[in-house]
Amino acid sequence: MAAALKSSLQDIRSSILAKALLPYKPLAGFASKRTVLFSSAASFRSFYGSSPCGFLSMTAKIRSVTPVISRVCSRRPLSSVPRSAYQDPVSQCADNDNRIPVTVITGFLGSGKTTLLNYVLKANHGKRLAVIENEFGEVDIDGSLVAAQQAGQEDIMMLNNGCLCCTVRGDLVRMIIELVNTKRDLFDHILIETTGLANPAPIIETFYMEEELAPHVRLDGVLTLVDSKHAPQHLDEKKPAGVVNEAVQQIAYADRILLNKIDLVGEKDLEVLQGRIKSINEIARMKPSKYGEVDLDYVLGIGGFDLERIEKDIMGDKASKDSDHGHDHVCDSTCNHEAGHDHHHHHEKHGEHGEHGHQTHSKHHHHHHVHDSGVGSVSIVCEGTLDLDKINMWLGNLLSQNADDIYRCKGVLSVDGIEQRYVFQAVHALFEGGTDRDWGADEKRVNKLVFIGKKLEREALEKGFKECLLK
Ligand SMILES: Nc1nc2c(ncn2[C@@H]2O[C@H](COP(=O)(O)OP(=O)(O)OP(=O)(O)O)[C@@H](O)[C@H]2O)c(=O)[nH]1
Repeated sequence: MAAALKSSLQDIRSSILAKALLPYKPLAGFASKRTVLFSSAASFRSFYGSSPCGFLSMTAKIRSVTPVISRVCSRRPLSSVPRSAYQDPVSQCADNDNRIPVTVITGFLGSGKTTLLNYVLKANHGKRLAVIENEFGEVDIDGSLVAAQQAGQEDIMMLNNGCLCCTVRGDLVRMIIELVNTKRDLFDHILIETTGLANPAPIIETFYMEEELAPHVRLDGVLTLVDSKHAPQHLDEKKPAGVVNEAVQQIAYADRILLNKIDLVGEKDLEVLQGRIKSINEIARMKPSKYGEVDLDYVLGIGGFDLERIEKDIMGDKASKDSDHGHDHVCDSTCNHEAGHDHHHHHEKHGEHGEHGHQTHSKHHHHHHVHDSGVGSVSIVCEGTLDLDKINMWLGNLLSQNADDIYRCKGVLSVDGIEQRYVFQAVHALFEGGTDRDWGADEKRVNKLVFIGKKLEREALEKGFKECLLK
């Protein structure tokens, strides 16, 4: 009886995997046709069957815990079928995604968002930009401060009847749709400046959840400005229970961080701040600036939600250049929780502040812990091959049961039966993954995962992950 049940479960599971042969696509396209959308638990079941698979049980939980996300549940189990085997015609478009990229510029009050925006708008980058400014209150002060408005080159629209992350999401959607419908030919990138107190999470989710937006725009990334002088006091600020610390949230959700106002601090303080930021968000790149002056590539074309850039995100630029990245510091049988550990040593003496997060000084290693805000990063770097069912179940359960606490998660996995690297990312419980390039013949199969969020228990994560490895 038990054997029969096991075999029928096995069949169901195979069919679940067989139905999940979807290639990956940009996360911003969650609501596009390339994504599996479930408007109800029933439709989810009819797609995946009624197996006790982790991803199935996850849905029910998420639906009740996070109703916003439950409207569009987009996640799929790891698939053992290569990307090329998938025949959906919609996927043909994926590589030529011509939807308009949207960059969200956030940062605490006074960190220099408008200054950066002015710098970008005046710069000679050949891009035509539309700007959406979100300002509290009736008067659009920032709008009038943005230089290019007079120049008339860019479209600047104001959202000033509330905060984007709280009350005006609907307005944002309408504004973007209006921009697209009336001026599509006049711009090729949208910049959104949030208020200084915005929590980026709901803004990010807007781009996944609003089906109206998906055909037209894709989220390019979140750039967070940090006021190097005042950030420590904002990060340390104690909030009442249940109230988020916006400064911490803005860093946690960032794909890129601009350490602005470095003219106001000494190098030592800046190093400490870098370590602090790194402990919150280990993946985001960091760059110093004065008055928002930074390479435009750093602001436009972030690709923070692009699966093809995951390795770069979690291992650094150097990783993508070094094809044989699996060198010395990767553990053979144990997990190393400090991703990029090796990179710290490479840059131990550099005097720059580091273009990439991994380029912090080695003395910052001990900063890799969760601060009072409870928000931090945990990385796992571990060589080995994962059992498909086990990793599927573990990751599915982990993301569902901690949907509120895991803000972002990215990884590159080596999975038994999959010749390619499996790359994935998640924003809370919205999961997306697919096969990437083949593993090299001599390449060490090193799994790398980074979690950013609250209440992350490093030991439990490592233990759970290691239990998924083939013995
Ligand atoms: N010293 C110094 N001042 C700067 C720098 N960047 C911006 N500022 C100044 O800081 C102040 C605030 O800059 P804004 O660009 O308005 O900051 P913001 O993030 O848009 O501010 P809010 O809209 O209030 O959230 C302005 O007076 C800027 O001139 C910098 O790198 N160094």
